[in-house]
Amino acid sequence: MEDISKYRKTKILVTMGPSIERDFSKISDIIDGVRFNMSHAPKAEILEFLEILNKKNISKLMDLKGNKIRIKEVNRDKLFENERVIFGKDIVPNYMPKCIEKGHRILINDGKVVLIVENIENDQIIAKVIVGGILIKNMGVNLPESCFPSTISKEDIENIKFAIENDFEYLALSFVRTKEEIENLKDVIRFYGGKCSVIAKIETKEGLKNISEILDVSDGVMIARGDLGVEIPIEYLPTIQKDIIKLANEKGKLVITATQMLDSMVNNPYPTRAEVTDIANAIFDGTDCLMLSNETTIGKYPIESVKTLDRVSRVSECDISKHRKEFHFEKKTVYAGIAYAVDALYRNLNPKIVITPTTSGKTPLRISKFRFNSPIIALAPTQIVFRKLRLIWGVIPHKIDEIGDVDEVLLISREIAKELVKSGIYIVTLGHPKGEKKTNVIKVENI
Ligand SMILES: Nc1ncnc2c1ncn2[C@@H]1O[C@H](COP(=O)(O)OP(=O)(O)O)[C@@H](O)[C@H]1O
Ligand SMILES: C=C(OP(=O)(O)O)C(=O)O
Ligand SMILES: [K+]
Ligand SMILES: [Mg+2]
Repeated sequence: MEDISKYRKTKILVTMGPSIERDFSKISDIIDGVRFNMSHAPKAEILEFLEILNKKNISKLMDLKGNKIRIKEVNRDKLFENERVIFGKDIVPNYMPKCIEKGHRILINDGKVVLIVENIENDQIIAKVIVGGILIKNMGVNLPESCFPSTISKEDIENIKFAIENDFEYLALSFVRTKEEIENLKDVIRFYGGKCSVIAKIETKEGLKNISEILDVSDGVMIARGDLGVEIPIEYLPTIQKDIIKLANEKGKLVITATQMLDSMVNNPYPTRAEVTDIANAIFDGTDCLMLSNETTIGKYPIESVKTLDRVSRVSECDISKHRKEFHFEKKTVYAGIAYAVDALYRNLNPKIVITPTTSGKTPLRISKFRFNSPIIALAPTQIVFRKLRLIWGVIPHKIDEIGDVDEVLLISREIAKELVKSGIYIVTLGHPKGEKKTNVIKVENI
C-alpha cells in the first residue's frame, strides 16, 4: 500500500464500450469498477478485458437485462405525429407485457418518441403517435403504466453462469419491481455456487414503491436515472435520489448513482456547471459510487470524462464531515452498535485510519456510512471480497491471507499503520474469539 492521501474516497464505475476500450490503459489506474451492460456487451469483449481488470483489482459488475424492453423488429425508420401503428406488428418488442391497456403510454428511445394505446382489437394493440421521431432496432421501450411478469430469462441465466465462472463481484438486475425478483436471482446465484453481490436497479414506479423490501434483500442499489427519468415525471428525480441514498445508507447497503453525470461530455471535452454540481451533490447526499454510461461507451471524450469525475470528486469529498447529516441505522443490531461506537471514537480521537478485518465486507460498509475524513483500511481474506470493497466509499481494500486471532490481527494492523501513518491514533475492529465471523471488539491503538 502506498500513500493514503492518493486514494479517492468516492468510487468511480465506468460502462465498458467502444469509446473507452481503445484507451483503457489510460484510465485503468483511476477507475474502481467496470460495468458490462449485457444489453450491448458481447462476451468476447468481457473475456478480452478480464485479465487486465483482475490484475488491477478493478471490480467487475455485470448488468443483466432483466425486464428491460427493447425494439426487436421494426418495419419503418420514422414515426410521424398522429400516425397509427400496431404495437407487436409494426414495432415488435423483445417481449409483450401482460397487461397493456387502452390509454397506456409507449415511450421509445428514452421517451423521445411517444405513443398512446388507442384501442385493443382482436389482440392487436393500436397506438397513436403523439411525438414522432426516428426508430432503430434495439432502442429501449418504456411502458410506465403496464405491468410485467417477474421472470429471469434464459439469457439472463446464461449470463449469470458466465459471471460466476469469471468471478464477477457484482450482478445488477435491471427493471427490478419486486423483492421476489432479487430473491430469484439470489437463488440462481446460489444454485451455481456464485458469491456475487446483487445490486437492484431502481428504474420503475413499481420498483420505487417496493424499494424498502427490495433493498432488504439486495446488497446494494443503483439509482438508474436514465430509465427512471422516463418512467416517472423527471421533476421528481432529485428528491427520489436523495430518498434512495438515505434509505440505502440507513440499511447499510451500497449505493450507486448512475446516468448523465457528465452527459454533455459525450460531445464536449468539458462539463457544464450543472453537471459538476450534480456530481458534488450526489457525494454530499451520500452516494458510494458514481457511474458513467454514454460518456464512456459512445462518447467522444471518455478519458476526459473519467478524469473530470476524478477531479470533481476529490475536491468535493475532501472535507466531507462538513456535509455530514444526522445518521441512524434502521435496525438496532450489534453490528450497528459497533459502527456507532467507532464513530464516537472517531469524533473524539480523530484517528488517522480505521482498520477493519472483514469476511463479508459488511463491517467496513457500515462504518463507511459515517463518512470519516480518514480512510477505512479493510482487510479481506478472499479475492472476491477484496475486489467488492473497491466500490465502497472511503474504503481502501487490503488483501490478507486469513483473519487470525485478535493478537494476530493487531500485529498485522500495527504493521499496516506504521507503513501508512508515521504517528498517532488508529482504531481496529475485531472479532473475538477467532473464527467468530462477527465484529464485536474495538481496540484503540497508538504509534
Ligand atoms: N459494450 C458495448 N459495445 C458496443 N456498444 C455499446 C456497448 N455498451 C454500450 N454501447 C452503446 O452505448 C449506448 C449507451 O450505453 P448504455 O447506457 O450502457 O446503454 P442503454 O442506454 O442502451 O441502456 C448503447 O445504447 C449502445 O449503443
Ligand atoms: C443505468 C441505467 O440502466 P441502462 O443504462 O442499462 O439503461 C439507467 O437507466 O439509468
Ligand atoms: K442493462
Ligand atoms: Mg436503465
